[in-house]
Amino acid sequence: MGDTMIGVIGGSGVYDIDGLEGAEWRGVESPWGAPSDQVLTGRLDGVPMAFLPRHGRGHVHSPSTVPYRANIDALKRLGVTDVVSVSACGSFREEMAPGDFVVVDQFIDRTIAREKTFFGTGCVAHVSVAHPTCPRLSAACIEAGKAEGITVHDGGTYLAMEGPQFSSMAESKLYREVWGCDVIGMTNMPEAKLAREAELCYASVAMITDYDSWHPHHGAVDISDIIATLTGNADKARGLVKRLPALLGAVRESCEYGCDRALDHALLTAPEKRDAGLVAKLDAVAGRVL
Ligand SMILES: CSC[C@H]1O[C@H](OP(=O)(O)O)[C@H](O)[C@@H]1O
Ligand SMILES: Nc1ncnc2[nH]cnc12
Repeated sequence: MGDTMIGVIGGSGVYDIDGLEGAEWRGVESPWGAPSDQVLTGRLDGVPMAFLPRHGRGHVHSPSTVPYRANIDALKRLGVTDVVSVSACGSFREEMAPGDFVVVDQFIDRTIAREKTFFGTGCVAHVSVAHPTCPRLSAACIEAGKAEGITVHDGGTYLAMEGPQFSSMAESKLYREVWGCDVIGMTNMPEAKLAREAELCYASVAMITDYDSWHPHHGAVDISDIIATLTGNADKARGLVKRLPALLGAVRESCEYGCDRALDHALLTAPEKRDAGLVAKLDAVAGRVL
């Protein structure tokens, strides 16, 4: 048992949230570098909350340069237990339309130019990401979204691409027809992997802005169309987030799916062989087991 603290990572179009009591933008120092921005902290319905805009206020960071490790470390350092990622995405399914939300439960990671782990030489760890999202937290997001009147799809596979360009039509058809993906975006990897390494419950709310480039009647992805849909999606996302504290509660049991114990058997490096510098950097992420 412990206290819930909800962390929200806001994607494109979601640069703040409203309604927090005692709202304050706070700088958080991380040994993994500077996070994307300061973190907006406060309480919602008595539950502590921390909001971090993934690209920074003013959309400074591209998908490849978002400091994913610093962001996850900063949230963990603040005491966050549950991370809800809110992201824009393209759809590969006719029935998953722009304006709909998908609470995704699987990822295919096609990113190639990002730091993907907190661990490495001198402290090696292997965690499972077979089930990369937390079913309990995902269920709360689905319930919150439906209560807001949003069309929410329960589950789906998110293709994480490097970007920043959108996919070619051939790639789009490959991801949809051969790989069976449902949505596409540029940021949920390595974020979800790092959240698992940091023993945080993670759920991803993917907000559809477009049909990517496979759709015979919608043509190429167009950023101005995306931005038009993004604004409405961002308002819906803020409504969804406001409902989370009541659903999650202020007190938290140990995660029944084991997200908060992901490192129990993951560390392979013998204690006497561990790199002191790396171990020091891992204080927040892995301090429980180091
Ligand atoms: C605004 S279109 C492309 C951009 O939007 C998404 O960002 P986020 O996941 O942070 O909402 C997508 O992944 C791309 O980075
Ligand atoms: N079609 C798309 N591909 C990648 N990222 C996106 N974000 C929003 N729409 C997207």
